[in-house]
Amino acid sequence: MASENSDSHETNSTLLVEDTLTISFQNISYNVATSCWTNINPRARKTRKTILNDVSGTFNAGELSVIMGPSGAGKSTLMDILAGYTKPSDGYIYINGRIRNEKKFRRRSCYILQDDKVQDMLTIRESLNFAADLKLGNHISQEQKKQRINEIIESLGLRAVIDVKSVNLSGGQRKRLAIGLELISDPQIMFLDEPTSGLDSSISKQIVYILHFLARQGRTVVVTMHQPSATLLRMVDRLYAVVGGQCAYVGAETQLRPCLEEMNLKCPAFHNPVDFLIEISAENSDMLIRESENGRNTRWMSNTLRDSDNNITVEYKPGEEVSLTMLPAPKEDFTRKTLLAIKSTYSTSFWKQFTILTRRSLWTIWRDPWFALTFASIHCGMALLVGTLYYKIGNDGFYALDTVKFLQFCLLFLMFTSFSAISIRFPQEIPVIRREHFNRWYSAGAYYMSTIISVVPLQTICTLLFAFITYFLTTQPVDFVRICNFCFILLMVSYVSLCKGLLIGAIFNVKNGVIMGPFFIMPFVMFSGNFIKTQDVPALFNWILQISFLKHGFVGLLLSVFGSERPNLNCEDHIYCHFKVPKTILKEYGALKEDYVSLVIALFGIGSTVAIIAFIILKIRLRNKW
Ligand SMILES: Nc1ncnc2c1ncn2[C@@H]1O[C@H](COP(=O)(O)OP(=O)(O)OP(=O)(O)O)[C@@H](O)[C@H]1O
Repeated sequence: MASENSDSHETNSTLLVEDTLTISFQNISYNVATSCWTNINPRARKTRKTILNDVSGTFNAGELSVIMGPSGAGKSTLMDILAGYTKPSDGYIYINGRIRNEKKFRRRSCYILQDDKVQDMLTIRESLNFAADLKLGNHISQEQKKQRINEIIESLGLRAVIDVKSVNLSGGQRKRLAIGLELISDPQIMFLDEPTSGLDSSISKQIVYILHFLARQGRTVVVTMHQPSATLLRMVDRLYAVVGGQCAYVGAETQLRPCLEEMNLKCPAFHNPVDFLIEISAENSDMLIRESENGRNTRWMSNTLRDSDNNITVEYKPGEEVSLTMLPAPKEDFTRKTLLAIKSTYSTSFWKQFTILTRRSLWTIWRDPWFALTFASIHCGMALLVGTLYYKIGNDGFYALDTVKFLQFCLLFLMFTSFSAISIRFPQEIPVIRREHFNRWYSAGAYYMSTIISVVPLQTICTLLFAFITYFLTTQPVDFVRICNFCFILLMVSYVSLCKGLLIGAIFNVKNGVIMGPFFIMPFVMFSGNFIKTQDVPALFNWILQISFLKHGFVGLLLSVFGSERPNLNCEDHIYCHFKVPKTILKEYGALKEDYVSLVIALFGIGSTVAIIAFIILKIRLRNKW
């Protein structure tokens, strides 16, 4: 492991070391395939792109360390590797001198990604309550949870906006909330990717001051910043400059100027040496990397930085509302002690996670009733329109083919509404879920199940509303079993479409999902049994018929309405009535030999398979930044 000259610096600190974690990394490299071909072809493997090249370094407990560098230098990649989000291609990571145990490390660390997405529809109070339930479980009493939440609210200055929905918070307040949510379980190491991006200078100062304070309480705080201003740098203990995937400087900000001067790189007076470093780094990268020994050189660390802490507190008053002293030091904090004793990956059981997440999803729907009301209104409005257009045709043999068209329309309508709604909403949640899941709030399975369960009630109510209105307006047979069969098939088709929507949402972002979604659906529309009759489908495409949930749904509806020995249809007013006998319709669409129960089983099988595939893809996606 890389030795560190700053040991004395650590021991000088007022912190208790036994509770603290120092992270070191040695000879970290990371390269990626530039295309699928690079992965497959052994010769092409040599042409993989190197993003990080043999970097080393140490980030100490009690310090605020900043990974900085020009855009595309590899800061986020290094952060991902340190946080455990990405595995390096080569190299080692140590915690307090021992090889990192991923599982333990993840319980003690948190990673706040750049797009600090939070649950938009929840207020700060609700977000913190749900976070406390998930992260602290039953290990901590309700009283202690309340106390913890209060400490966080007061210390981060969120009291005035406690009942404001997150969607209405300012950038700085959202950042503070994102930090507060992770502080609930008091992590020993905090990683933040670009915590000041998009914030003005005074809010950036406030955020960096908070991070500086959290570090001084004994945490290891590592952040990436593109090009920190001179004001922010005064609060930073360690700079780690990355240029072209290698380390160009590691040390204190105050030592950067002398370090550059030693290499005859003269930073003009009154010029921020960090800006200067970035400006000259491209032409002088070899010399800088040699001097920093690619991160191993600790000569430029300063032992005097902490003396200036009092000045920082005086200089950077972070605003009236923030009162960080309300946050107890980790060594006095019951939360950390309790959580450190837990050996399992999550603080709560799968079932508990599932119930909390379902409660949260339902609560979110309740807080934003606009979507539910619109969804229900569309179903009712469309049902009235369809019912009016096909009014009272159900028992008329002359209109039997129109009844078939009506059945087909019901399927297509319910398929598109359930598919589109979830395929657009689901990918929007993924950034929040990625952060929460990565930070060990809950398992992907608990989230996935809760998502399905929480959308099912609205889907069921809307589908049933649509089914009843259309069924009775079109005067289909008033027979309890037929009505149940009709509704059940529509429900099954809407659930399968929901699973397909989840699959598309798991694979694509919203934009691509909207473009690609129809391509996944249209083949099934073509093979739904009406556009091309089942018996006319070439043998080559029979497999599509087998997996076409719309075809199974269509035949199921035909059987519900025309099957089970239904008496002849009314044909009194017409001279020729081809479909007077309902079996003629079933024969026409190849449904005569079909069995309702087998169709339901097929729909169930298709739905479950799609749901499982969607889950697997979601799990992969949560582990990758895609
Ligand atoms: N999976 C990947 N495939 C190909 N190139 C990648 C991949 N991941 C990262 N890169 C490239 O590696 C380089 C470093 O990326 P990284 O996101 O770490 O940079 P950064 O310093 O954080 O940049 P910024 O400040 O703009 O966010 C970039 O050029 C990026 O395009």
